[in-house]
Amino acid sequence: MKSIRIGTRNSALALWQAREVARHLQNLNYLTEIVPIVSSGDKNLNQPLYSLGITGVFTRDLDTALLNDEIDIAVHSLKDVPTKLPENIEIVAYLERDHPQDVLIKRKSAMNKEFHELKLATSSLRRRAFWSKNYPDTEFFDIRGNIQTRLQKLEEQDFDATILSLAGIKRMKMDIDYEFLPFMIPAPSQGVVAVAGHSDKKEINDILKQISHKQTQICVEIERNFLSTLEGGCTAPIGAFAEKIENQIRFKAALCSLDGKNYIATDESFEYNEEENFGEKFANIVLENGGKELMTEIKTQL
Ligand SMILES: NCc1[nH]cc(CCC(=O)O)c1CC(=O)O
Repeated sequence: MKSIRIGTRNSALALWQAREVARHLQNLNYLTEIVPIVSSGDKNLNQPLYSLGITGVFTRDLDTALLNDEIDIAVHSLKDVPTKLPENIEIVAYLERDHPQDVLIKRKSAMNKEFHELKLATSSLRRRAFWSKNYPDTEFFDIRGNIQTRLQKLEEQDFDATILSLAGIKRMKMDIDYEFLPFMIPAPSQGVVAVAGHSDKKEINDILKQISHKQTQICVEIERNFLSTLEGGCTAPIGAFAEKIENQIRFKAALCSLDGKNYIATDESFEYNEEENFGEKFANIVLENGGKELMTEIKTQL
Protein backbone atom coordinates (compact mmCIF):
# COMPACT_ATOMS: atom_id res chain seq x y z
CA MET A 1 0.00 0.00 0.00
CA LYS A 2 1.11 3.56 -0.71
CA SER A 3 1.96 5.82 2.19
CA ILE A 4 -0.89 7.52 4.00
CA ARG A 5 -0.87 11.27 3.29
CA ILE A 6 -1.46 13.12 6.56
CA GLY A 7 -2.65 16.69 6.08
CA THR A 8 -1.96 19.27 8.76
CA ARG A 9 -1.78 22.98 9.32
CA ASN A 10 1.70 24.39 9.40
CA SER A 11 2.01 25.50 13.06
CA ALA A 12 4.40 23.78 15.45
CA LEU A 13 1.50 22.36 17.50
CA ALA A 14 -0.33 21.09 14.42
CA LEU A 15 2.85 19.44 13.11
CA TRP A 16 3.47 17.78 16.48
CA GLN A 17 -0.08 16.40 16.44
CA ALA A 18 0.31 15.14 12.87
CA ARG A 19 3.56 13.39 13.79
CA GLU A 20 1.80 11.77 16.73
CA VAL A 21 -0.82 10.30 14.38
CA ALA A 22 2.00 9.21 12.03
CA ARG A 23 3.76 7.49 14.93
CA HIS A 24 0.61 5.49 15.80
CA LEU A 25 0.24 4.42 12.16
CA GLN A 26 3.92 3.51 11.84
CA ASN A 27 3.56 1.30 14.92
CA LEU A 28 1.08 -0.70 12.83
CA ASN A 29 3.63 -0.77 9.98
CA TYR A 30 1.92 1.73 7.70
CA LEU A 31 3.97 4.20 5.71
CA THR A 32 3.08 7.83 6.27
CA GLU A 33 3.82 11.18 4.73
CA ILE A 34 3.16 14.56 6.38
CA VAL A 35 1.61 17.13 4.04
CA PRO A 36 1.56 20.65 5.54
CA ILE A 37 -1.26 22.67 4.01
CA VAL A 38 -0.61 26.39 3.73
CA SER A 39 -3.74 28.49 3.98
CA SER A 40 -4.76 29.74 0.57
CA GLY A 41 -8.52 30.05 0.37
CA ASP A 42 -8.57 29.82 -3.42
CA LYS A 43 -8.54 26.11 -4.13
CA ASN A 44 -10.55 24.94 -7.13
CA LEU A 45 -13.50 23.04 -5.82
CA ASN A 46 -16.36 22.31 -8.16
CA GLN A 47 -18.87 23.64 -5.67
CA PRO A 48 -18.67 26.80 -3.58
CA LEU A 49 -17.52 26.10 -0.02
CA TYR A 50 -20.70 27.37 1.66
CA SER A 51 -22.81 24.79 -0.16
CA LEU A 52 -20.68 22.06 1.41
CA GLY A 53 -21.23 23.49 4.89
CA ILE A 54 -17.59 24.37 5.46
CA THR A 55 -17.38 26.86 8.32
CA GLY A 56 -14.38 26.30 10.62
CA VAL A 57 -11.63 28.81 10.01
CA PHE A 58 -9.00 26.37 11.23
CA THR A 59 -10.31 23.37 9.34
CA ARG A 60 -11.49 24.79 6.03
CA ASP A 61 -8.27 24.38 4.04
CA LEU A 62 -7.75 20.84 5.25
CA ASP A 63 -11.36 19.97 4.41
CA THR A 64 -10.75 21.26 0.90
CA ALA A 65 -7.55 19.23 0.56
CA LEU A 66 -9.40 16.10 1.71
CA LEU A 67 -12.22 16.65 -0.79
CA ASN A 68 -9.68 17.32 -3.58
CA ASP A 69 -7.79 14.09 -2.74
CA GLU A 70 -4.57 15.96 -1.96
CA ILE A 71 -4.40 14.17 1.39
CA ASP A 72 -5.90 10.96 2.80
CA ILE A 73 -6.58 12.21 6.32
CA ALA A 74 -6.46 15.53 8.19
CA VAL A 75 -5.27 15.96 11.77
CA HIS A 76 -7.00 18.56 13.95
CA SER A 77 -7.29 19.83 17.49
CA LEU A 78 -10.84 18.61 17.90
CA LYS A 79 -11.93 21.72 19.79
CA ASP A 80 -11.31 23.76 16.63
CA VAL A 81 -13.50 21.47 14.51
CA PRO A 82 -17.12 22.65 14.08
CA THR A 83 -19.72 20.18 15.37
CA LYS A 84 -21.36 20.15 11.95
CA LEU A 85 -18.92 18.65 9.45
CA PRO A 86 -18.97 19.27 5.70
CA GLU A 87 -20.61 16.66 3.52
CA ASN A 88 -18.38 13.59 2.94
CA ILE A 89 -16.05 14.38 5.83
CA GLU A 90 -16.15 12.42 9.07
CA ILE A 91 -14.03 12.02 12.19
CA VAL A 92 -12.40 8.60 11.87
CA ALA A 93 -10.09 8.51 14.93
CA TYR A 94 -9.51 10.14 18.30
CA LEU A 95 -6.16 9.97 20.10
CA GLU A 96 -6.25 9.46 23.84
CA ARG A 97 -6.87 12.72 25.71
CA ASP A 98 -4.03 13.76 27.97
CA HIS A 99 -4.40 17.23 29.54
CA PRO A 100 -7.87 18.75 29.21
CA GLN A 101 -7.37 21.71 31.58
CA ASP A 102 -6.94 25.42 31.05
CA VAL A 103 -4.06 26.95 32.98
CA LEU A 104 -3.06 30.48 33.97
CA ILE A 105 0.35 31.79 32.96
CA LYS A 106 1.62 34.99 34.56
CA ARG A 107 4.47 37.15 33.35
CA LYS A 108 7.38 37.39 35.75
CA SER A 109 6.59 40.95 36.87
CA ALA A 110 3.05 39.87 37.88
CA MET A 111 4.01 36.78 39.87
CA ASN A 112 2.90 38.33 43.17
CA LYS A 113 -0.45 39.67 41.98
CA GLU A 114 -3.70 38.11 43.16
CA PHE A 115 -6.14 36.70 40.58
CA HIS A 116 -8.57 39.63 40.92
CA GLU A 117 -5.78 42.17 40.20
CA LEU A 118 -4.62 40.59 36.94
CA LYS A 119 -4.90 42.31 33.56
CA LEU A 120 -5.80 39.26 31.53
CA ALA A 121 -5.11 38.62 27.86
CA THR A 122 -7.46 36.13 26.25
CA SER A 123 -9.74 36.36 23.23
CA SER A 124 -11.78 33.32 24.19
CA LEU A 125 -15.41 34.11 25.09
CA ARG A 126 -15.52 31.12 27.38
CA ARG A 127 -12.35 32.00 29.28
CA ARG A 128 -13.43 35.64 29.70
CA ALA A 129 -16.92 34.74 30.88
CA PHE A 130 -15.94 32.01 33.35
CA TRP A 131 -13.13 34.19 34.73
CA SER A 132 -15.51 37.17 35.13
CA LYS A 133 -17.91 35.03 37.13
CA ASN A 134 -15.22 34.80 39.83
CA TYR A 135 -13.36 38.08 39.26
CA PRO A 136 -15.95 40.49 37.83
CA ASP A 137 -13.83 43.63 37.60
CA THR A 138 -11.10 42.16 35.43
CA GLU A 139 -9.67 44.15 32.54
CA PHE A 140 -9.32 41.98 29.39
CA PHE A 141 -7.05 42.28 26.38
CA ASP A 142 -7.14 40.53 23.03
CA ILE A 143 -4.33 38.13 22.24
CA ARG A 144 -4.05 35.99 19.13
CA GLY A 145 -1.52 33.76 17.43
CA ASN A 146 -0.03 30.42 18.24
CA ILE A 147 1.17 29.36 21.69
CA GLN A 148 4.73 30.59 21.13
CA THR A 149 3.55 34.01 19.91
CA ARG A 150 1.18 34.41 22.82
CA LEU A 151 3.86 33.63 25.39
CA GLN A 152 6.17 36.11 23.70
CA LYS A 153 3.46 38.81 23.77
CA LEU A 154 2.98 38.09 27.45
CA GLU A 155 6.55 39.13 28.18
CA GLU A 156 6.48 42.16 25.87
CA GLN A 157 3.06 43.76 26.27
CA ASP A 158 1.10 45.54 28.95
CA PHE A 159 -0.88 42.75 30.56
CA ASP A 160 -0.14 40.33 33.38
CA ALA A 161 -1.34 36.91 32.39
CA THR A 162 -2.97 34.67 29.84
CA ILE A 163 -4.88 31.39 29.85
CA LEU A 164 -3.85 28.49 27.65
CA SER A 165 -4.67 24.84 27.18
CA LEU A 166 -2.26 22.68 29.14
CA ALA A 167 -2.24 20.11 26.33
CA GLY A 168 -0.66 22.62 23.97
CA ILE A 169 1.96 23.66 26.53
CA LYS A 170 2.94 20.05 27.21
CA ARG A 171 3.08 19.14 23.53
CA MET A 172 5.34 22.11 22.82
CA LYS A 173 7.47 21.18 25.87
CA MET A 174 7.27 24.77 27.14
CA ASP A 175 9.22 25.12 30.34
CA ILE A 176 6.98 27.61 32.15
CA ASP A 177 5.16 27.92 35.46
CA TYR A 178 1.38 27.63 35.38
CA GLU A 179 -1.55 27.46 37.77
CA PHE A 180 -4.65 25.29 37.50
CA LEU A 181 -8.04 27.01 37.45
CA PRO A 182 -10.52 24.58 39.03
CA PHE A 183 -13.52 26.80 38.22
CA MET A 184 -12.72 26.87 34.51
CA ILE A 185 -14.56 24.10 32.66
CA PRO A 186 -12.60 23.21 29.51
CA ALA A 187 -13.93 23.81 26.00
CA PRO A 188 -15.75 20.78 24.61
CA SER A 189 -13.11 18.32 23.31
CA GLN A 190 -10.16 20.40 24.53
CA GLY A 191 -6.93 18.41 24.58
CA VAL A 192 -8.07 15.87 22.00
CA VAL A 193 -6.37 15.26 18.66
CA ALA A 194 -8.78 13.95 16.06
CA VAL A 195 -8.37 12.61 12.54
CA ALA A 196 -10.82 13.52 9.80
CA GLY A 197 -11.24 11.36 6.72
CA HIS A 198 -13.18 11.26 3.45
CA SER A 199 -16.35 9.15 3.74
CA ASP A 200 -15.53 7.36 0.47
CA LYS A 201 -12.11 6.15 1.62
CA LYS A 202 -13.27 3.15 3.56
CA GLU A 203 -9.96 1.31 3.50
CA ILE A 204 -8.02 4.25 4.99
CA ASN A 205 -10.76 4.99 7.52
CA ASP A 206 -10.73 1.38 8.72
CA ILE A 207 -6.99 1.65 9.33
CA LEU A 208 -7.52 4.82 11.36
CA LYS A 209 -10.17 3.12 13.50
CA GLN A 210 -7.40 0.85 14.81
CA ILE A 211 -5.59 3.77 16.43
CA SER A 212 -8.72 5.41 17.88
CA HIS A 213 -9.19 5.57 21.66
CA LYS A 214 -12.73 4.44 22.49
CA GLN A 215 -12.98 6.07 25.92
CA THR A 216 -11.91 9.43 24.55
CA GLN A 217 -14.41 9.11 21.72
CA ILE A 218 -17.28 8.41 24.13
CA CYS A 219 -16.40 11.42 26.30
CA VAL A 220 -15.93 13.93 23.49
CA GLU A 221 -19.09 12.83 21.70
CA ILE A 222 -21.06 13.65 24.84
CA GLU A 223 -19.33 17.06 25.08
CA ARG A 224 -19.88 17.87 21.41
CA ASN A 225 -23.52 16.75 21.43
CA PHE A 226 -24.03 19.00 24.44
CA LEU A 227 -22.43 21.88 22.53
CA SER A 228 -24.34 21.41 19.28
CA THR A 229 -27.68 21.07 21.09
CA LEU A 230 -27.11 24.31 23.03
CA GLU A 231 -25.56 26.42 20.32
CA GLY A 232 -27.59 25.84 17.24
CA GLY A 233 -24.93 27.49 15.14
CA CYS A 234 -23.81 30.41 17.30
CA THR A 235 -20.74 30.57 19.52
CA ALA A 236 -21.34 31.09 23.23
CA PRO A 237 -19.32 30.69 26.43
CA ILE A 238 -19.80 26.97 26.94
CA GLY A 239 -17.60 24.56 28.88
CA ALA A 240 -18.12 20.80 28.84
CA PHE A 241 -15.97 18.01 30.17
CA ALA A 242 -16.74 14.28 30.43
CA GLU A 243 -14.44 11.88 32.21
CA LYS A 244 -14.60 8.17 33.05
CA ILE A 245 -14.36 7.53 36.78
CA GLU A 246 -14.49 3.84 37.67
CA ASN A 247 -17.63 2.52 35.98
CA GLN A 248 -19.29 5.85 35.52
CA ILE A 249 -18.96 8.93 33.41
CA ARG A 250 -18.88 12.27 35.17
CA PHE A 251 -20.08 15.14 33.02
CA LYS A 252 -19.56 18.74 34.08
CA ALA A 253 -20.72 21.58 31.89
CA ALA A 254 -21.87 25.17 32.01
CA LEU A 255 -23.32 27.93 29.89
CA CYS A 256 -22.37 31.44 31.01
CA SER A 257 -23.41 34.97 30.07
CA LEU A 258 -20.63 37.05 28.50
CA ASP A 259 -20.22 39.13 31.69
CA GLY A 260 -20.12 36.01 33.88
CA LYS A 261 -23.17 37.06 35.94
CA ASN A 262 -25.56 34.38 34.72
CA TYR A 263 -24.23 30.84 35.00
CA ILE A 264 -26.17 27.64 34.37
CA ALA A 265 -24.23 24.52 35.26
CA THR A 266 -24.76 20.80 35.32
CA ASP A 267 -22.77 18.06 37.05
CA GLU A 268 -23.94 14.49 36.49
CA SER A 269 -22.55 11.00 37.01
CA PHE A 270 -24.09 8.12 35.10
CA GLU A 271 -23.49 4.72 33.62
CA TYR A 272 -22.84 5.03 29.90
CA ASN A 273 -24.86 3.23 27.27
CA GLU A 274 -24.76 3.74 23.52
CA GLU A 275 -28.50 4.21 23.11
CA GLU A 276 -28.86 7.34 25.16
CA ASN A 277 -27.68 10.71 23.84
CA PHE A 278 -26.42 12.11 27.14
CA GLY A 279 -25.00 15.31 25.66
CA GLU A 280 -28.35 16.25 24.16
CA LYS A 281 -30.17 15.23 27.33
CA PHE A 282 -28.08 17.49 29.61
CA ALA A 283 -28.18 20.35 27.12
CA ASN A 284 -31.97 20.18 27.15
CA ILE A 285 -31.96 20.35 30.95
CA VAL A 286 -29.76 23.48 30.78
CA LEU A 287 -32.05 24.98 28.11
CA GLU A 288 -35.09 24.35 30.30
CA ASN A 289 -33.39 25.91 33.32
CA GLY A 290 -32.97 29.35 31.80
CA GLY A 291 -30.49 28.36 29.11
CA LYS A 292 -32.90 29.15 26.31
CA GLU A 293 -33.28 32.78 27.41
CA LEU A 294 -29.55 33.06 28.09
CA MET A 295 -28.67 31.78 24.59
CA THR A 296 -31.03 34.38 23.09
CA GLU A 297 -29.41 37.12 25.19
CA ILE A 298 -25.91 36.03 24.15
CA LYS A 299 -26.86 35.99 20.46
CA THR A 300 -27.99 39.63 20.62
CA GLN A 301 -24.69 40.65 22.26
CA LEU A 302 -22.31 39.00 19.79
N1 LIG B 1 -8.04 27.54 19.61
C1 LIG B 1 -6.65 27.39 19.83
C2 LIG B 1 -6.23 26.03 20.26
N2 LIG B 1 -6.71 24.91 19.68
C3 LIG B 1 -6.14 23.82 20.29
C4 LIG B 1 -5.27 24.29 21.26
C5 LIG B 1 -4.42 23.46 22.12
C6 LIG B 1 -4.68 21.97 22.07
C7 LIG B 1 -5.99 21.56 22.71
O1 LIG B 1 -6.35 22.11 23.76
O2 LIG B 1 -6.66 20.68 22.18
C8 LIG B 1 -5.32 25.69 21.24
C9 LIG B 1 -4.56 26.65 22.08
C10 LIG B 1 -5.22 26.96 23.41
O3 LIG B 1 -6.45 26.90 23.54
O4 LIG B 1 -4.51 27.31 24.34
